[in-house]
Amino acid sequence: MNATVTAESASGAAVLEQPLVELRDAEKRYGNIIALRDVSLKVGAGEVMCVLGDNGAGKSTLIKIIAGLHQHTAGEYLVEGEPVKFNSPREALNRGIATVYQDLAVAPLMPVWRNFFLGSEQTKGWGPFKRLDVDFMKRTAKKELLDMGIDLRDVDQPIGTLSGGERQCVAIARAVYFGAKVLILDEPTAALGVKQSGVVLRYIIQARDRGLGVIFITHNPHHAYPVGDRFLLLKRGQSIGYHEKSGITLEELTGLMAGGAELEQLVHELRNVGTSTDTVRTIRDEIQDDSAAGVGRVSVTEAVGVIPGEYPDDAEDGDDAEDGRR
Ligand SMILES: Nc1ncnc2c1ncn2[C@@H]1O[C@H](COP(=O)(O)OP(=O)(O)OP(=O)(O)O)[C@@H](O)[C@H]1O
Repeated sequence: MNATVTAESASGAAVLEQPLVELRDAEKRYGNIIALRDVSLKVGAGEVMCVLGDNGAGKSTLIKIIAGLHQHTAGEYLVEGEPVKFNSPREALNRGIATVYQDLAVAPLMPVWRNFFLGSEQTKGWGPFKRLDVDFMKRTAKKELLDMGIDLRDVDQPIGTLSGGERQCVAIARAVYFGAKVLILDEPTAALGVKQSGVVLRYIIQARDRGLGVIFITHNPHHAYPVGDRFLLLKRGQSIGYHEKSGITLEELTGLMAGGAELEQLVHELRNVGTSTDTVRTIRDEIQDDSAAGVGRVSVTEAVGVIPGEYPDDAEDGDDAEDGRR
């Protein structure tokens, strides 16, 4: 794989020659188990790298290596061209690599602004007069969220009252504020309905447009395709495809996720036994749909059709029952 990125990103932003993060033929063994083998990927500033794979494909292992939780056992991991082996997530964070996990580490009863600054609280005054700079934190949280297009009615409201999608977005805005260069998003849309997924996809584009490199982990090609610049498909710890956006259609990506070669073999066999073209097509569509089952699918139009400032209000339309708490 070529180590330099010369193309323009989907946002049209100039892309750094040096990828921010790159894996070259990375391998991870847990004892005798090979969780990841010969996996390569790269992400530059202003790009979205999507990693797709079903359960057990090795997505979490990949995140753990990049985020500094585990070390690769072979191959190379480079940050801005420099080979690294992180000993802790703190080391990765110090290099600007932030991870937003699916089960966000938030304190649900604390206000949005407290969660925004959790672990990095701003203080003012000295010695015995030292206290939290509440005004600054509220103002900053409000502004940073607005800059990302998140217009919350009140940053004083407990974060637990926000929808799942909004909580993801606060986590993304927080990582951007604290200087992340690379954002790893661990299945941010997996537990969300269609509209909420569209909102999160919209913020992924925002982060990309602000020059971050985004690694978007998902098992839903319908979520990956509208925002991704390139796609890595994992299966049982190995790459089964690495594609630039220009080199693959949504249908092809979905087909690969659905089993690709196996699916084509099945179609071939069905045709051989005289199954009608319509029936073959229906069976193929059903199998492909099943590959994205269990998550709220969002069409390309729906995903990118969410206009900044016009975010769906789930409390009103009741799209995500569990989210309509405001
Ligand atoms: N600590 C570990 N020790 C041994 N085997 C592991 C360990 N972590 C992961 N594995 C194995 O590595 C393989 C890849 O797991 P991984 O969790 O990375 O997949 P995944 O794509 O994230 O799946 P899921 O979506 O279900 O979380 C699996 O076969 C898993 O059992």
